[in-house]
Amino acid sequence: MSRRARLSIGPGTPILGALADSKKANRRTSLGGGEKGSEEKKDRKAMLDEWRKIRAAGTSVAVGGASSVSNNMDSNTDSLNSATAAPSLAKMAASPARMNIQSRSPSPADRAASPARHYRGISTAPDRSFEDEPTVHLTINTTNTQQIKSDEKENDGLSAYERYRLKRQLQAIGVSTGLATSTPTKRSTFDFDDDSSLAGTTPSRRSKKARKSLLAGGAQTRVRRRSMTPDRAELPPPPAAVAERKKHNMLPPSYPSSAPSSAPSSVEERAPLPPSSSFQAEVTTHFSQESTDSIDSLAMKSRISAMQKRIDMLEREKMELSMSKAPLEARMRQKEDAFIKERERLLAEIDMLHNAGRTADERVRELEMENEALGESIKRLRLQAKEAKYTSSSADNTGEQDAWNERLRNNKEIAVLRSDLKDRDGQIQSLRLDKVSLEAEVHAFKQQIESLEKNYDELERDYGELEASKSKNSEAEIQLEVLTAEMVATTAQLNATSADFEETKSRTKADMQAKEVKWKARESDLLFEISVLKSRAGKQIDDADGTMGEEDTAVLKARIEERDRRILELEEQLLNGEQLRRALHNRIQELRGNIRVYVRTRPFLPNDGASSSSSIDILPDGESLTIAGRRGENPHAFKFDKVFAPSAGQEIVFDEVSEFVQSALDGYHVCLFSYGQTGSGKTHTMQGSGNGAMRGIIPRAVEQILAQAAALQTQRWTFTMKASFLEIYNEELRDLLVMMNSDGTTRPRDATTATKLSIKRNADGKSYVDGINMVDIDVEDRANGIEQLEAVMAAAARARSVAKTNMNSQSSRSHSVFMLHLCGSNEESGTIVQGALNLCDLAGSERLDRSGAGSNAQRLKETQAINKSLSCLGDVFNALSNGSKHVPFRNSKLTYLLQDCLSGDGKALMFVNLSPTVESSSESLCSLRFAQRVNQVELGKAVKNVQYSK
Ligand SMILES: Nc1ncnc2c1ncn2[C@@H]1O[C@H](COP(=O)(O)OP(=O)(O)OP(=O)(O)O)[C@@H](O)[C@H]1O
Repeated sequence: MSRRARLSIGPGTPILGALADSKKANRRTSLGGGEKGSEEKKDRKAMLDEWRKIRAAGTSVAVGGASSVSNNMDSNTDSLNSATAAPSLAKMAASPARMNIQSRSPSPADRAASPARHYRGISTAPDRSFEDEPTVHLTINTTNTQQIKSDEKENDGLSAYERYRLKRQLQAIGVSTGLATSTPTKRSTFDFDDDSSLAGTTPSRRSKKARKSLLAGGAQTRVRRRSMTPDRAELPPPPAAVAERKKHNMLPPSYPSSAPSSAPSSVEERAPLPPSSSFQAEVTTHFSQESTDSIDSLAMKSRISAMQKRIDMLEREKMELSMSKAPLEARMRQKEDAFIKERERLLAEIDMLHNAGRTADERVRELEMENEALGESIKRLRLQAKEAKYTSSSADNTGEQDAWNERLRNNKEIAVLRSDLKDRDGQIQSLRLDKVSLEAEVHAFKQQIESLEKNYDELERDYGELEASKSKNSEAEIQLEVLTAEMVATTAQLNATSADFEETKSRTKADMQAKEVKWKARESDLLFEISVLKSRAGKQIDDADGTMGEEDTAVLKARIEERDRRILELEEQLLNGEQLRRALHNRIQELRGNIRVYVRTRPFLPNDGASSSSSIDILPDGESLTIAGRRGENPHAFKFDKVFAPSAGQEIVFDEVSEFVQSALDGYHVCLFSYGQTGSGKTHTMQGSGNGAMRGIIPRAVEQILAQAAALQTQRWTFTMKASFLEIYNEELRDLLVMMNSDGTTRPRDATTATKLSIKRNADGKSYVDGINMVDIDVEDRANGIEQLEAVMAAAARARSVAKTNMNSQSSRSHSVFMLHLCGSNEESGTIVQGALNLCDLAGSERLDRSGAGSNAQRLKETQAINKSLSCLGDVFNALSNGSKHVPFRNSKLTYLLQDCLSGDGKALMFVNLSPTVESSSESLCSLRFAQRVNQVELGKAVKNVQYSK
């Protein structure tokens, strides 16, 4: 906002007006032919001397500063510069000659020297004159010197009071050295640039507009902060809940407390027992397995307790941070509100004062004009009086009387005009005083604003600190979430393994007892046989008892050993046959191009409820399962490529898909996706948690590919690898790595970062995501590559849309797709392969009533989008399994994105994740039926993307 207060000074202003006034008074005195003429002449002389001295002093001061101004002047123009403050003189010298008084922004040095005078080009203290203001440049364009001289000659002398008043005014106004000698013929104009007072245009200070917008920004930030509050409600549970979990995580009492073993192996590595092993084999397996599991459980226990400690610590930190955060936030909000209110009030008052100042200025101008008019009429009357005086001698006696009367009338009129003039002067003076006091008020307000600004800066600093502590807090929360997830998963798996172990133990015990009974029966049979044989041989019992019995026992032992060996051989053959069958099955699947379907049931979790009976029964062949029917129906049986039990760990699962992943390096487009109801373990399967045993397929796949790429270097293969990560949220594609540079470093979000992406097709008809950020994964240095991958996963986890639902505290509200783009070239053969690995974690299919998403508008919208895209995926599989000509890939972003993998060129594998609870059995049944349809899809043989340049 820029306002300019314009003060016009004509002959009627106190400075010049007073001078004119005194001149007129002198003339009047001389007109009256007073006897004090000579004395007054002396006074006048003294006054002129005094004026000359002042002028000389003023000129000498002004010389340095005004020389450049004078150089620019017309030769017959007298330039008078008034500037008494030394610092401004130098600045005046630098400034071009101007007709106006101009204010400038004070330099920091000026501000330090005279803090009270910064805001504008005029004095802000009530008793200061313009002379005190070091930033004022005054240049008055006057008439030529002749005119001044003639005016000086016209001065007839001053009364003592007028001289005193003139002196006071000259001192008060300060520009007297110049003004006393110049009688302007034109009205000079003084301009005050008022901007600085209102806008505070010092370089260091923000413009009012900018500050307003800053305040608005502050308010918005506050709103944003407040709008973030619900998210906090979705953060991990408080320590009480953690304690509750701890309670749930206790191992079953039957679990062995110590079992030393010389060579412990992972629980997950343990091969499943063959269904028909011999008694000895089973006993041996049982004991070695028991000791192995105990060691694993001990290790897991100690890991859990370490994790628990870390979680407790993070919880404590979190509590402390949130306790210190709340009062700070409240104080800041209070201060912000008070600041905004106070500032608005002050700005309104300043506006009011400025309006009052402007009105006063206008009034002063009007009075000055009136004053000028009065001066003119006094001059005219004086001239008339003079004329009358000169003509009086030649006039006749009758005319003399008239002239006398005329003079009397004139004198009366002059007296009236003079008193009028005096009144006006008084009015002008009081208006000036008003103005000065208004300026003082404005100054006080400005100081108030300054202090408020300081407060505001403090608040900003506080806010910065608060933000920093907030981000620290959220980092701690993320860590806590990761650790909690890892701990929950580890505990669940441990419980499942322990349950498995218990089951195996009791089964083995029962087997043992049965075999003992059998063995005892067999023993008695054999004894009976021996006695029969003995009696048949007809030998003496005393002699033969020892020798024959020994022989028979040896023969029998040999027979038993022979049978055991045969059994072992047959078992081995069975195992080999089984492996061959699976390999052939895989080969057939590959040739037919089937989408492979693996089913994984997750273990029970602490918040699954008290009932721990599973609705799913996994058969020992590792491919079949049955699920309890609804409302007492018969169980439903299903068969898939692989069925994992709840105790199957991440490593076992990855072993089964590693070959599949490997084919991405051979130039195939491979797609793995996890499907299932919310909370069934899709994210656990794909991403997993932490950096240890709970890592999922994505980190393990990248590690394997890095290891394989390194091994292939010996065969002259060089690979490059780029990772990208996106999510499909409410049918929109979003880049989860927008905050990452291609080298893996993070960057702040700016206006140019595009988060929304689109799917396009290239010249070969292959789809690609336009504008997606790709992060290089270092293939040369494996450790660095793994670190880069961890950074990618962390950035994506931060950016992903998750929320708490009734069924999962960290439910994915979007489909996420991790893409690994691989390019390998062989120097020797000139072969180039281009493979891709798409690892897709679908959002959970869910029923609104169970997930509780229906009660929240945003959750409802998300759920509708999720269910719609999953139903589109189902339509695509239906069309593919029916062999329809048209497959509706374009009906959703998900199917459009996966089109290449699902239309025959690539290899696809689907994980169906199931929850074991009885409450989830109907959702599990739906998922299994969906999976059965997918298993029937035949895509045709996958195609390798290879080019041969030699
Ligand atoms: N096989 C498993 N072993 C141990 N814990 C598991 C297993 N599967 C899932 N969990 C645990 O179950 C919880 C829910 O799993 P997860 O978040 O992976 O489900 P989801 O299917 O991805 O759910 P949503 O669709 O809502 O995102 C997690 O705490 C996870 O650690």
